Amino acid sequence: MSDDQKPPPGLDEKLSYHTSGGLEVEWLPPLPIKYYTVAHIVQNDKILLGYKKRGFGQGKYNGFGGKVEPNESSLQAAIRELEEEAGIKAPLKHIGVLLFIVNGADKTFHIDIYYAEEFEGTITESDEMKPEWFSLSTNDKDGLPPVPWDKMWDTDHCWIPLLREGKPFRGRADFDKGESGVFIPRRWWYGLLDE
Ligand SMILES: Nc1ncnc2c1[nH]c(=O)n2[C@H]1C[C@H](O)[C@@H](COP(=O)(O)OP(=O)(O)OP(=O)(O)O)O1
Repeated sequence: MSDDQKPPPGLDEKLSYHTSGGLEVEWLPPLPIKYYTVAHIVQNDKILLGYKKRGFGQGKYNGFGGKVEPNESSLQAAIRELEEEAGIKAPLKHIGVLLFIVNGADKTFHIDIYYAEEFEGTITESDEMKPEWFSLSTNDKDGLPPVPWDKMWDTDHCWIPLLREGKPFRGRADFDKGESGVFIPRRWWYGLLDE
């Protein structure tokens, strides 16, 4: 197996290489893990994302999620955050894990990634997120805008398409923080979970 195909530190499951980048730099050293969630509604060729209005990742489009509180499971947190941030309930399925580290930060984000094809309730803007539908297709027939990759976390394009295909995955993405506060991808690796 070549170096780029070897899973990074922190990913211990049996994985088949999917994609990677930034091989010329080392992985960042390990940091204490904090647990987060992010949830997406994916229906045929469209995906519901939220424009983050405040807090970490402000100004980016992302799935709906946040910290897992001490009294809850990851799935309970994902369901709660989806309802708090988008006003809907959904039968979320776990599909991925992303280890996310920012150079100079004090923690590794362990992000459980969920998706659902159905939801109940009315999609509602919250004080944290403005929900919007985007097309995952290159040949959109519903008049939706394409997924705004340039306004998302930089390596999200590596795994968002796997949600539509229902392919379980694991990944790691290390970022540097530039002078103006922008997050610059440093090294990343994604693999498909062997089933
Ligand atoms: N790289 C990447 N891709 C996709 N999603 C994310 C990342 N990095 C991330 O941090 N995230 C996600 C994971 C979480 O859903 C949010 C960050 O959580 P945050 O909004 O800070 O947590 P809350 O619990 O909602 O925070 P407050 O309510 O305290 O503001 O981004």
